[in-house]
Amino acid sequence: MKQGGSDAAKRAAGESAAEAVEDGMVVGLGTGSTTAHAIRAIGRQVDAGLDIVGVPTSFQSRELAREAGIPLADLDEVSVDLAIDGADEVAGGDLIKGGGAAHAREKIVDASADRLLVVADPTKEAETLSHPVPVEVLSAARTTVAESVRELGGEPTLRQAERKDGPVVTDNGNLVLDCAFGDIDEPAALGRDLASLPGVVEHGLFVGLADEVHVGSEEGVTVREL
Ligand SMILES: O=C(CO)[C@H](O)[C@H](O)COP(=O)(O)O
Repeated sequence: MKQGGSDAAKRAAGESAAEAVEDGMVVGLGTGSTTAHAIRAIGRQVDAGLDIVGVPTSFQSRELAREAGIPLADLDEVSVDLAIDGADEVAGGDLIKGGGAAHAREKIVDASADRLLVVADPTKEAETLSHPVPVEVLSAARTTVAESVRELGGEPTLRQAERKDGPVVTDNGNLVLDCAFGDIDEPAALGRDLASLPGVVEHGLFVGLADEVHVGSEEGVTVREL
C-alpha cells in the first residue's frame, strides 16, 4: 500500500525539516520512514547539546526517539511548538496519512502543534488527493462503517497484516479500513462525513493542518510554505 520514494529523497526531506527545530522547543515526532530521518537528525542535535522534548505519535516513533536519545513527554504534559510528520499523499497543503496506521495519534499531535512541517518525497505529490483514505475503526463497527463508506461512494478494504494472520491492529487496538474514493474533490467535506460515522476513531484526511511541505529529492529539497 505504501508508495516508495528513494531513501535519499526521504532523508533530504527529513533532515531539512529537522533544521527548523530550535532550543527549548517541544517537537511532535511523526511516524514513518521519512520522519525517521528527521528523528535521527534531531537526535544528533540533542547529542550536540540541543535542549528539546519530543512527543511521539506511535510505538515506532517512541522507540526511534528513545534510541536517538531524545527526551520524551506525553501530550497531556506539554504543548507542542513544532510537529514534523510524513504523508502518503500531498495535494497543495492537504494530506492523506495513515499508511503506518498511526494517523489517529498523529492527528492529535499535529493538530495541536503551532506549526506542522510535512516531509515527503516527490512520489507523494499529487494535483488532487486520490490515495485510499485509512479509517481507523472500533472492531465492532467495521461492517457498519464499511457499509456507510460504500454509501458515501467509497470502496473499503480491511487492512491485512503482513507478518501476522488477520488484520492490522493499530497502536490503539483498533482496525483500519482503507477506503478508495477516486479523486477527492472536497476533502474537508469527506473528512466531516467520515468523522460523523459511529465507531470511526479517526480518518487519514488532514485538511488545512500543514504549514510547510519539505519535498526531498536526490538533488536537494524544495520547501513550500502554505
Ligand atoms: O501517516 C503515516 C503513518 O501513519 C506516515 O507518515 C505515512 O505513511 C508516510 O510514511 P513514509 O514516510 O514511510 O512514506
